[in-house]
Amino acid sequence: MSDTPRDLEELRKRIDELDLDIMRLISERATCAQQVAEIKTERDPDAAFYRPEREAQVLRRIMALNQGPLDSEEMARLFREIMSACLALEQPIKVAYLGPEGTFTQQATLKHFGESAVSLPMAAIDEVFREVEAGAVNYGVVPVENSTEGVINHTLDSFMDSSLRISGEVVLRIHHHLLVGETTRRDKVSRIYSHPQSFAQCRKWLDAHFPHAERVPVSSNAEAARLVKTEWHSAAIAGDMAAKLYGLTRLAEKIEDRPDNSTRFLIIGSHEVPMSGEDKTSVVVAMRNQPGALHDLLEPFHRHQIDLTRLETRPSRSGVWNYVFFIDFKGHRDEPRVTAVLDEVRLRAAELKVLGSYPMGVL
Ligand SMILES: O=C(O)C(=O)C[C@]1(C(=O)O)C=C[C@@H](O)C=C1
Repeated sequence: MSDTPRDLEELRKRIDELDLDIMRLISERATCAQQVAEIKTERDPDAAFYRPEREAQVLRRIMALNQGPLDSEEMARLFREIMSACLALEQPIKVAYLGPEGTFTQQATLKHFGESAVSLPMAAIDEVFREVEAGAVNYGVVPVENSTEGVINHTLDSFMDSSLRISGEVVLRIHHHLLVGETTRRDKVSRIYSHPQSFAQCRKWLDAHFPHAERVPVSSNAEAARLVKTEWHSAAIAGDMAAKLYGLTRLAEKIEDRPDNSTRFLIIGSHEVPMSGEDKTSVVVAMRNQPGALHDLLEPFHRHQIDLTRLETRPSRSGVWNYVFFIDFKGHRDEPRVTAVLDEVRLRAAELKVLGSYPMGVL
């Protein structure tokens, strides 16, 4: 295609026309969503407007049908925002997340719910649980495991005492940067702030590039970024959101030791989620302390050919049994083979609690 002024003008004219078409179509879609909301309220005055299973289906369909040139994830992200705006028109959704602002959990919240959700930072994981339990917010977002550092025990422990359900998961690629402020003397960095998990994820890089800098652990990456703003000899390890929030620049990019470093977050709420077609179920099982307990627990999953995606053990806080297992597997609790397995496990276990069936992360 030649780049003469005439072609450029014609193309821009065409883009203007297309933008109008897109706007008309988005408005028509938003009107449909408003009508869906009316039907939901007619059927049940306490109906949930946010439907995770439907959102997952919409995004999967877009990804499957997309023919480029935009890649499928990019296209799905655009639709993520359109749906987020449509839902806000039905009912603005409030989401509590493990803060402060600028953390990866906030980034995960936006990735999952889109920019039109109202997101509220909380100081601790238990506070996120409490806000959802109290009904002050519709949903909560908490980290649960990191591919490099493993499970976040605090989140698992919070589930033991809570009646909340898991209604979704979101996986975020975690990229850490070494960030400095405007006044930082880049050749004189003698102190680095970050969250202990982030230090662990960047250990080799730090040993190679800043072996003598003091490593100061703080409560979050965003807090690290905040502190650096006023210290000329300090740097922070944090992500893009924190860098943007505190106006810091990257002295080094993507310094995580493993390029596939990612964190999985859970969406917690009080509603059960119907099947989406590609679902996961999370359960917590207490077994009596006897030989073969783990084998007894896992055997029915194997026999019914159910794929386990995660198995974690936590010490029980009750004296009656010693092992508590957190198990994630593919399938929805309403599927007959999953119901069959859960019935069998219930007979063998001291206690079984289904934490939720929910759509597998799409984006
Ligand atoms: O299908 C619905 O139930 C809707 O409310 C519509 C819609 C959408 O925009 O597609 C909006 C919000 C829901 O979370 C799911 C989907």
